[in-house]
Amino acid sequence: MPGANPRALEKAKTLAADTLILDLEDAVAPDAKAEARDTVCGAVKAGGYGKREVVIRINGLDTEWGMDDLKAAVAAGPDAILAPKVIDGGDIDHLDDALSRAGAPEDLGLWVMIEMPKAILNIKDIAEAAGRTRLTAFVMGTNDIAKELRAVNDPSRLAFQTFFGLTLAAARAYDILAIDGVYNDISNAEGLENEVRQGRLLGFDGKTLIHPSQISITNEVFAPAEADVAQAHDVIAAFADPANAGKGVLKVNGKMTELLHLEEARRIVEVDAAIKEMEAG
Ligand SMILES: CC(C)(COP(=O)(O)OP(=O)(O)OC[C@H]1O[C@@H](n2cnc3c(N)ncnc32)[C@H](O)[C@@H]1OP(=O)(O)O)[C@@H](O)C(=O)NCCC(=O)NCCSC(=O)C[C@H](O)C(=O)O
Ligand SMILES: [Mg+2]
Repeated sequence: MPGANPRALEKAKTLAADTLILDLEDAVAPDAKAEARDTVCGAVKAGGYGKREVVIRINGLDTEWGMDDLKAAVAAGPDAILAPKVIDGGDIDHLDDALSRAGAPEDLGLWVMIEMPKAILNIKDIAEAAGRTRLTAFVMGTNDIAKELRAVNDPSRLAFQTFFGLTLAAARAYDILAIDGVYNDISNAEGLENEVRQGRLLGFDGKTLIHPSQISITNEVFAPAEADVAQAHDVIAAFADPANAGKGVLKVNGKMTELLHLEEARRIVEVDAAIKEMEAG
């Protein structure tokens, strides 16, 4: 949400979103940057966002606002900083060093937007930085990707498939979260649902949103279905059964189930538990 909109920052305290990204970059006009920084950092310091993760998107460090944003954001104490338009692993090191110099704790997350052509050409180099820095998440910047590629952001999102595929592969290879881009057509609920489902199908961990009306369908699509949670519990129980000790493959509720499915089952149960904890407040 735009950092220059105090009404939205207040409303965020009531929204069923896992994470709130308070934006100082593209949603804020140049003349409003300094005021938005004060508003966002004041809101983060004041708190009241409950269990929602709070992330501040700063301007790039190559802009006149970036370093002041970073220092003020670190002092405000969010869960993560989101940096736009990174292009290589050196950018991640530079951001991480700047965070350390600003006194950021080791557990402050560093999220980055994947939205520049050079970023996708260097995605392995960027992802490898996760092993030595605070880097924990990729966010797809589909508006910037469309602009940079001179592509059309149509419902198929064909133009973004190279960005999506390579980013997801890098995210999985280096244990980084990957979050889908935003859907701009706020009044088109059907278009949104199709796009949310496409992102889920591709393997994204979630989707970035721009309006409260987009939250409930996104939560519904990304939450594991009840049947999948029940199957996951059965898979875990089947592998824990002493009668199956030493077995690598089982039949659970009629389905061939290997150790790789046990790993996935554990992830589904963890995600389900996290959602229930969030819902319980
Ligand atoms: C697009 C908007 C400007 C529309 O705002 P508005 O006209 O106020 O919408 P509504 O009247 O329908 O709003 C209804 C109520 O909901 C609140 N609201 C609206 N949007 C948000 C929000 N994002 N977060 C929290 N609350 C919100 C309104 O205040 C109304 O509340 P109430 O008064 O109680 O009824 C606006 O939705 C907006 O600014 N959206 C976010 C834009 C944004 O953050 N853009 C930057 C991220 S996108 C991007 O840059 C991605 C990437 O980099 C890329 O390259 O793709
Ligand atoms: Mg962008």
